[in-house]
Amino acid sequence: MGGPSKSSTTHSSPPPPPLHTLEVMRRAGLNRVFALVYTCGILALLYHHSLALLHSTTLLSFSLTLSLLLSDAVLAFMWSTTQSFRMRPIRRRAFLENLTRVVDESQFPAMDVFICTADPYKEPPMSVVNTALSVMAYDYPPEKVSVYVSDDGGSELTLFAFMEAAKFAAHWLPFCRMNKIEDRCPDAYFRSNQAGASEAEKLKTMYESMKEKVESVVEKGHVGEECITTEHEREAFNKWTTGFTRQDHPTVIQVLLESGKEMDEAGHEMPNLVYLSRQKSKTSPHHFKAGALNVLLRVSATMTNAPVVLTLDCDMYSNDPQTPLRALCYLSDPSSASKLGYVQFPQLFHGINKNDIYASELKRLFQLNPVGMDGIAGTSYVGTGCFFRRRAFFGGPSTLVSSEIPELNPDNVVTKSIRSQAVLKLAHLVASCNFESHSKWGSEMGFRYGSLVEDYYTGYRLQCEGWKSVFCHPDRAAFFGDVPINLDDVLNQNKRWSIGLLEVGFSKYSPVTFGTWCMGPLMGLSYAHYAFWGIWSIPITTYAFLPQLALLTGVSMFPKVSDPWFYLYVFLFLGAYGQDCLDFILAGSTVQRWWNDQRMWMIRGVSSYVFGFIDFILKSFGISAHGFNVTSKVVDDEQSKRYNQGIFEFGVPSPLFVPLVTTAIINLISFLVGLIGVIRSRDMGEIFVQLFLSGFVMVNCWPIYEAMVLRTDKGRMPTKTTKISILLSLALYLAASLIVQI
Ligand SMILES: O=c1ccn([C@@H]2O[C@H](COP(=O)(O)OP(=O)(O)O[C@H]3O[C@H](CO)[C@@H](O)[C@H](O)[C@H]3O)[C@@H](O)[C@H]2O)c(=O)[nH]1
Ligand SMILES: [Mn+2]
Repeated sequence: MGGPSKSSTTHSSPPPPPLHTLEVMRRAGLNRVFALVYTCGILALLYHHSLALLHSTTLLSFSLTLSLLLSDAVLAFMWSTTQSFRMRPIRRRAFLENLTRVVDESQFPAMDVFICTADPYKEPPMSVVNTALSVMAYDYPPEKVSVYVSDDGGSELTLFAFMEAAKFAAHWLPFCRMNKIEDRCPDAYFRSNQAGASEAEKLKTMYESMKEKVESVVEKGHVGEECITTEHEREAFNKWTTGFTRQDHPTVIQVLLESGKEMDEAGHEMPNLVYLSRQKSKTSPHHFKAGALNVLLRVSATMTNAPVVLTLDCDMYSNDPQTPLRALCYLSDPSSASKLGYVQFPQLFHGINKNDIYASELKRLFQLNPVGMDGIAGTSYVGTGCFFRRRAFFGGPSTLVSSEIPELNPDNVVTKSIRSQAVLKLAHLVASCNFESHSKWGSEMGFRYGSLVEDYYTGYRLQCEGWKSVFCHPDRAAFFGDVPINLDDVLNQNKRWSIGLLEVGFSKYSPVTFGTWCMGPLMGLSYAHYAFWGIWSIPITTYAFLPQLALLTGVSMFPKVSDPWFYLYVFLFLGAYGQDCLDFILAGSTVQRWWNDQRMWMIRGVSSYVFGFIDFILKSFGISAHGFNVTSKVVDDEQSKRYNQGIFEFGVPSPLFVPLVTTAIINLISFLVGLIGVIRSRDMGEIFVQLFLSGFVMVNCWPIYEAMVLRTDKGRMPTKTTKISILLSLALYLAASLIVQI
């Protein structure tokens, strides 16, 4: 703490300056009123459906009404879960300038940074290296920073890249410090800055030569003799014996930099840098990223055991060197610190195209909803860009869960060198496959197992234990990550998420029951909102097909324009869409981006969520198992060009595209048939809602029609997908006609 001030001997010392403040957004009041009005609308609709159900005379009208009732009930439920985000949105500010007046720099806690990578071909080692360098260069006492890289790909290519990075860091860190560089990710810096000064020029050459070396090794697929310069390096690569595979190999731990031993070019200390590839064996489950993170927690405990832990995905580089100080404004605030489990920064991305065609920004998930959860008890953990208190992984704020060996406990102090035999021996022990069997890791300790979205699940469980969290969204982005730039990747990623979320939603820890019980209804609803993403597939698919097939077979399903109930539909539609759009605009987005976001919601609804839901059910019956399919971060030049022009990328015959094309076909035809009907009979009243729905979906499907018939580039819709979808549409139409006739 700061030294005693000269004049404070007789007066009581002034209160410490604030480290952060928060203010409730003004829109909260309006949101609450609107929620009330909209709830009445929903209740009226459900009442209307129930009446219709009771009075239905035929099996057909009964089933149609039942489908609508079910769909609208799901929509209503999902809508109600989103209200928790709107009840008390807050805005926070952190005062970095006050930090050293409250905590002396010498008292700053040490930080262990975890970077996960899993596949050198989907996650280019150079990009992982950039992420690591960007955090090694933080404006934070370097001897207090330790960067641990977990390589689930078990790849010598990644290790090689990091050996090179360690050498480059000795030049990069002092360069950043002395020139007060803001972009501390070398790639981002050299991309956006015309190196003018000779020193920058020199570094650029150095960087380029490292990049070339690493990329050529990656291309060759192995580290050749010519790349190995020291005996020490050779020893490391010797671990890659013939039996060494990604799924089956011993632990590799390589200390690349040791603070206090290795110095940078200017003679300053450097952070610790450790490469780690945990033991893998085909016979023991490895729990994907959650497993990797738990090994990181343990290995780092044996080496540095820092009280603060930052988790990063391999593509999330730091964009602001002051970020750890910002996190400290919350973590070291004496008034709230004891219960604060983590400080989450938003996931923001670089390279998104102008109108964000795939809604990759995920504005709701990463920017809007967290502000709402933060106003209640804290935001969810999103897997990267999150500073944890290490203690949070060991039971609730007032109930410590101890580890099997005392060295792993959060209060253990490590005094030995991280290269010492004793430390390395223990590190190997805790990184082995068997260490976790029959232990509390993954259930009561560390990152939690049992869901493909380990981030969401872990944050949720920590909050259930009583930990609070903070959402920190500074003006200058703290981190930037990559977005998938083709639709198949986007949809697969969303499918993985929807499976993982359903795993939590239907577990004994379901947010609806367990969450509500632990954290109250609003937090329970917030977490339930994500958990049940997958069931959005029910209303979205229903509304994509049912009214259209009914229109094609001459069945009318909705109130006529002259019916007062029609206005309820108008209100509910415009109310939900209008509010959604307004939220976007208020958050600084554009109408085009919002439009694409709602389009992607529908696209996910008929593809990712449907497939995710089915996969989840199959898995529940033990029929299939699903893994963590890593999203590719490799950029194909042609694809990237089309992406930047805002053109949808199909190209591969993915099963996820079939429902999209089928939707596009059915809606186009039903719209045309409906239109012809209207022109003939000159009465639109009866089928207006159905016609409007077809037209609305059709407008949304425009990129799909283009990809099917107009385009000739490699990203067009594969003919195979189109053919299958035509057959499927035909089958649906025939089935609908048959049903109408009985
Ligand atoms: O077995 C595995 C699988 C993945 N990863 C790492 O996990 C991270 C995230 O993987 P990615 O394919 O990029 O997934 P995304 O869908 O883009 O990630 C989001 O969703 C994940 C949960 O599904 C979270 O873990 C991420 O933090 C979150 O950004 C990457 O650094 C991977 O290297 C591992 O370490 N081991
Ligand atoms: Mn990712």
